[in-house]
Amino acid sequence: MTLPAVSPVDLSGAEALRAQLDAKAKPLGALGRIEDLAVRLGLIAGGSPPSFDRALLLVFAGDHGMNAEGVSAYPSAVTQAMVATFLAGKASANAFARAVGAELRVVDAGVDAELPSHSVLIDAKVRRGSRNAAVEPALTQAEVESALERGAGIALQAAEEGFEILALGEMGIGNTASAALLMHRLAPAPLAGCIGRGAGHDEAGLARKIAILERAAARSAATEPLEVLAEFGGLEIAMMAGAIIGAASAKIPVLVDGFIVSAAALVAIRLVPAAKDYCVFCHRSAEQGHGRLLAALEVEPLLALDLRLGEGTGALLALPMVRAASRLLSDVASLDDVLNGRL
Ligand SMILES: O=C(O)c1ccc[n+]([C@@H]2O[C@H](COP(=O)([O-])O)[C@@H](O)[C@H]2O)c1
Ligand SMILES: Cc1cc2nc[nH]c2cc1C
Repeated sequence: MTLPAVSPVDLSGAEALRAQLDAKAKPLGALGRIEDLAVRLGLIAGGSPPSFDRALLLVFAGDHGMNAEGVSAYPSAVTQAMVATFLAGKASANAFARAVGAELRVVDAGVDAELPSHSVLIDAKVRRGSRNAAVEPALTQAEVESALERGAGIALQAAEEGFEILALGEMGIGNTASAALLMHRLAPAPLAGCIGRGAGHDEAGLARKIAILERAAARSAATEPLEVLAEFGGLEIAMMAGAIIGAASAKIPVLVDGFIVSAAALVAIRLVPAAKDYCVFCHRSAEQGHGRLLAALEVEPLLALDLRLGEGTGALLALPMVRAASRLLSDVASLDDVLNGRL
């Protein structure tokens, strides 16, 4: 497998960026964590960050064999139906993308259907859905590598097209189950603390999901990222991990959405630790386990709005904050100029 090389961000510029912010026409530190975000964006850019006017949301879609066990409250068919909805421009992600000025593309990483070609659909299908991880490995090693490589390629292509920032989202009924297993092995964390209600389990559904995931976890003792991905899937998660590595290698920031994208970021970071420098963790979702996952990654999300949709909606909501943080560096006068009439 060939994944692009990632350079860690050069932290030596942090002091100069912090000094720039401190000199702005505002009380010292008054923009709180937006100032930290501005420093991070400056470090990623290696100087003045761009405006981030050109933003792309990639929604990675895939199906999960574990759905045969009843791991989700919703049927697998919803994945394909929601892909059609994205293509029709009528999902929440489309509405939010329009609201914040981002382009949206859908990546077919492994939907269990033949999808018609469409101008915003990227066909990167590795196979029609993962296998049932409760009874067998979800993916082969070759499928994992192919998903990672394709994800990296898609991010590199976006950077080449001139996108200044990538937001990642996903659509995959059953993918909180895969994400929970990945977190369990790679955070690592006790399995029970990684499992939540996903798209909407009641108590009985949650109990069933826990029993299924205990069975899946008992099948394998894997702790190495590529093996864990093969055991527990899924294709959209593996491809997002590749996309994070691709964006990091192109030195563009990645807006990480909810629980599932964070699990993909965890995989990417375990494979390529420097990839973490390029990730902006946008929100803490309502999925139980997400808070613990973010804590394991030692990151603080920008928002906590009790979202639990996925699709990249939380990442899109953070995009204006990223743009504002960048404008803070480029557009705001110094206090010295303000006090000396140099506007
Ligand atoms: O982003 C999140 O934190 C999040 C939390 C819960 C559910 N989701 C979405 O719901 C689907 C997965 O839920 P489930 O129960 O089918 O595993 C998938 O399409 C995700 O986009 C997303
Ligand atoms: C309708 C629906 C839309 C979604 N979008 C992301 N995950 C989803 C899950 C369901 C069930």
